[in-house]
Formats: sequence, C-alpha cells, structure tokens
Amino acid sequence: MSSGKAFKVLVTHPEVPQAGLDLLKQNCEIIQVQSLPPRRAEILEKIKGVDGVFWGGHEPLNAEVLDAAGPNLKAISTMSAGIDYVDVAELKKRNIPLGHTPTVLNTAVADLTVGLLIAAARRFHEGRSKIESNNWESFHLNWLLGQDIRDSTVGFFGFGGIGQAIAKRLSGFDIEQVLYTTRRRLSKELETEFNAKKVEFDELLSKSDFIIIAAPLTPETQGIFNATTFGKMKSNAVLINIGRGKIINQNDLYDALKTNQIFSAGLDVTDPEPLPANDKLLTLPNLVVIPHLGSATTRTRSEMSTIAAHNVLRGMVGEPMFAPAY
Ligand SMILES: O=CC(=O)O
Repeated sequence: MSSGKAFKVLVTHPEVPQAGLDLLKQNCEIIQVQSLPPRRAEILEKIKGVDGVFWGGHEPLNAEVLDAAGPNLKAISTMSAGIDYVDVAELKKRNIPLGHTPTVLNTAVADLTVGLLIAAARRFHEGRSKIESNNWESFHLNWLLGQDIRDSTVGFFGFGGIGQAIAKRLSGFDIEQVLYTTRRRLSKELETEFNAKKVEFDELLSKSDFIIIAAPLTPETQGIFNATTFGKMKSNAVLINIGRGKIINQNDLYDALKTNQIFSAGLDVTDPEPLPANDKLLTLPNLVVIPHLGSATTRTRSEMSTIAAHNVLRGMVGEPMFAPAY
C-alpha cells in the first residue's frame, strides 16, 4: 500500500539521531535498517527502489549498493565529514549527488584534539598505568615530566575548518607559532589571526613541537607519516592524529615511540577501526589512544543528523545540497 508520501528514503542505521528522522518524516516514507551493527544484506535488501539514502554508518558505499538501489535513487548523504569509505567516482559516474556533514563537527573535534594533545604531552596514560600497577613514584623529582605547550611551535598537517578551530583554542595556551601545510594558502587575514605560516612538509616536521594531523585520507596522504618522516621530527615532538588512521604507518609509529625517537602520540583514529585489543600499540606507555570520538557529543551528532537529512531532501528534488561532497 502506498504511504502517500512523496519519497522513499532508506536510513541505513537504527540509531540515527531523531532530529534527522523527524525532518525526513514530514514528506518521506522512511525505511530503516534494524540490525546492529547494520548488516550489509539488510541494507542491500531494503535499499531496493528508494529515492534517497541517509547513510548512517561507515560501511563501504559503492557500486554494489547503487546497483541494489536501482534507477529511482536520486540522492545520498553520509552522516560524517570524511567520505573515504565512499566510491565517489562511481556515484559521479551515475550522476548521484552526495552530501556529507562537515563544519558542524569542527568544534567538537577541536575540543577533543586539545584534550588529546594535553593527555599525550603530559603523559596521562602512563600516569594512570603507574597507579594501576602500584608504581606511584613521585619521590623521583623528575617523575613523569612532560612537554610544555607555552612557547611551542604547533604544526598542522591540514589546516581547514577543523585545524583552524583547534588553532583558535590553542591560541589561549601562549604558543609561539603555528606552521601549516595545505594545498592552498590561507588568506593573509587568517594567517595573521592564527599567527600561521605555510611551510613545506619537511619544515613542518623538523620545526614543530606538536604536529596535528587534521587532513582527510587521500592517495596522497595515505602513509605519509612513516619511518622517514618520523626521522625528521624533533625528539620532543608530540604527534596527534584526528584525521584518519591510514595517514600514519602504524608499524613505523610503534617503532618511533618504542625507541623514543619522538616523545609521544595521541590518536583518535587508527588503522584498523576497531583497533584489536591485543594490538602492540596498546602496550606503549607514551601513546594515548581513544576510539574515534571526535564528533561524539549529543549535540553535534544531532546536528549532523539534521544536515544529512536536509542534504537528502534537497538532493531528491534537484536542489543544491546543504553540504555537497562534490
Ligand atoms: O571522523 C568523523 C567524520 O568523518 O565525521
């Protein structure tokens, strides 16, 4: 029986925040995946004949999905900023617009990055382990000494909206200078605002006390942090990754941390995710790892859901999406 609603939309995850569902409900019939984690087979079954797709998880979005959907499909939005799990070429080939949800998560990710940076610089993880193993040795005057943020040089590998939101927060920490590498140079005004200087990658590596990876995963960035690049970094350097796990060669990072070639690291993203509980990275005292929590606040996720829904609604009627991915 027809619902009388203009469009059928598949929501590929049972836990999509309500705000987006409420928007879609107004003039769409919603078909929602119920399995958790979402089963591929259920997605492929329920997607048949839909007009729009709200892609709630991070499973591969590729030709198999598009073939299963069929010719009615008019628009898709992810509920993420990164779209590295999407076969963009395949969507483009079929003229299907894709939306995503950047910007709205900048502040949540930036807040978390500052937390991760302090945790890695001040040895939170190692300190916690010392308590748990009954090795509280504060009688040593040099016990668990970390790195100061004041007067430091902070290097951004990627300096878009998220990087700039991080720099804004760090400006309260009396840092000396911001260096950055990006494809395009920032405006003079922004460079002045952040006391930021665009440099070559090698200069970023050799001069930064803190390096923050805030770039998307692309063929150019995959594995760019590796034994060679760690060899160019300062021995007091703290490396933070809130981009994507594959930007770092994790084996090489393990070696660099194990041998104290660099001081410490903080990762919100790993390769793979989930990181297995027996991964050797987790044995390192000078590494803080958290399970991809960048955008994980109630408000941010709700706003991401709203934007993804707007993307799908606009895309289905041929209007420009709120946040088009291309
Ligand atoms: O990593 C999170 C996102 O891409 O939204």
